[in-house]
Amino acid sequence: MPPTTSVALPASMPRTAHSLRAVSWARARVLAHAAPRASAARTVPLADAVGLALAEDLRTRRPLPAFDTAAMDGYAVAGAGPWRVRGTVRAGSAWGGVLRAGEGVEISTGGQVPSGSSAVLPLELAVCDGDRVSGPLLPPGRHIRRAGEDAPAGSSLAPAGTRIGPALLGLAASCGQDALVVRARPRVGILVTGDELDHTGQPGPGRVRDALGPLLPALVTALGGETRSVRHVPDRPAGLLAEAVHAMRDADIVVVTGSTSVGATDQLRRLLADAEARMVVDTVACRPGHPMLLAELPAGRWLVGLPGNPYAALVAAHTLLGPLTAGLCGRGLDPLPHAPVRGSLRPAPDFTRLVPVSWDGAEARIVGGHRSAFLQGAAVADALAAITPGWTDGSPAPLVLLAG
Ligand SMILES: Nc1nc2c(c(=O)[nH]1)N[C@H]1C(S)=C(S)[C@@H](COP(=O)(O)OP(=O)(O)OC[C@H]3O[C@@H](n4cnc5c(N)ncnc54)[C@H](O)[C@@H]3O)O[C@H]1N2
Ligand code: MOO
Repeated sequence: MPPTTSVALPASMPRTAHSLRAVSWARARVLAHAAPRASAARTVPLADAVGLALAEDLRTRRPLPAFDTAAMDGYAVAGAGPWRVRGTVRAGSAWGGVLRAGEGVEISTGGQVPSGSSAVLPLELAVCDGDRVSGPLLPPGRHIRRAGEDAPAGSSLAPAGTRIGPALLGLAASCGQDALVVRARPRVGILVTGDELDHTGQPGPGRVRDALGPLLPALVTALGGETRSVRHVPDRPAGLLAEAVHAMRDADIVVVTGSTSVGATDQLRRLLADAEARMVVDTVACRPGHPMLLAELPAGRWLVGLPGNPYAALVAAHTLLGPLTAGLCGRGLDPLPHAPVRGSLRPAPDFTRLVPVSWDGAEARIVGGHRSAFLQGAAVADALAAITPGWTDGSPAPLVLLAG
């Protein structure tokens, strides 16, 4: 698919080997997701697998349930009553006999139903008289969970790429597994640039408190990555950023904040050209965040450039870093729910606007506080809505969920 929009970039901006045409916001997500090959598979204990992606299908070796199981407390019976009660079966123990017509056993929910049983008569319907029990004739199989009726042995229960959540951990345990074969979380190194930044307390005159040092590690975790380090890199002398990127050899993804623009201290594109990096995304037709970029470094590592303005950086991270992380994990690109978006906003004629919205599950409402440097809207929102040029108040838009 060709880029849907292009922007003219200043002549002063250094050119890399590839196109500087902006791609549409939707296309940027797809490109970032498709760029990497999934990382190597490894086996981890269930407790360490949450949030990772399955590297292979989860299959059950045994049928589920593994044996004919009583779904009610009562009597497993064969044929029509009254039945002679031959014993008791508690959950977790087996009764070796075979029931013949007119016979039954007392049984607990979860107990192994003896062969020959036709149904389980619930206690509420049973009338007991010594070693005899009577009650209505139930249809064959009533209140019995047959072996394999949930899943036959060998069946696939979740495909490779599934993100491992609490239910999948429980399912794997039900299959008798203690470990899962997963893709590792991508290791992320963060480089925060900007000589004007203070990293603690109230910023001094003309200075700005670094918002991205605290924001990004939390976001990396939510997106499925693992932050290895956060370093602050001075803008001068030139060359320090290149050294810092080079030094992050243990990172699968290097995230650089700031330096994406065309100013005297913005070194990122020059650095990538010098390193002969392959540009995958180089500016995106969206606001805010359009100077963002994604490049492949020669050693097969990835570099994501986020604009310095904090809300713009958040938008850019959801556009490139999230899909890239999913691709490295072998996960699919997160599908975006659509909802009618209400509120006052002027859509731009040739790019997508990303705005924070509250979302009640039915309708999304634009919240204020979304200029490039201001995180207030995003801080209280449920999602970012992607507002394309034709949007009018109340028409639907895709939502990028901010949960986590
Ligand atoms: N001549 C042009 N100037 C700019 C353009 C342009 O197209 N032509 N684009 C503007 C847009 S849009 C953005 S976004 C920024 C991107 O700039 P950089 O990525 O190079 O970032 P900086 O210049 O370093 O910083 C921009 C802004 O953000 C503040 N900042 C930076 N880092 C942080 C941080 N970690 N926490 C809080 N605030 C941060 C910084 O102080 C600046 O105010 O370029 C525009 N200019
Ligand atoms: O688009 Mo910039 O990324 O507006 O702040």
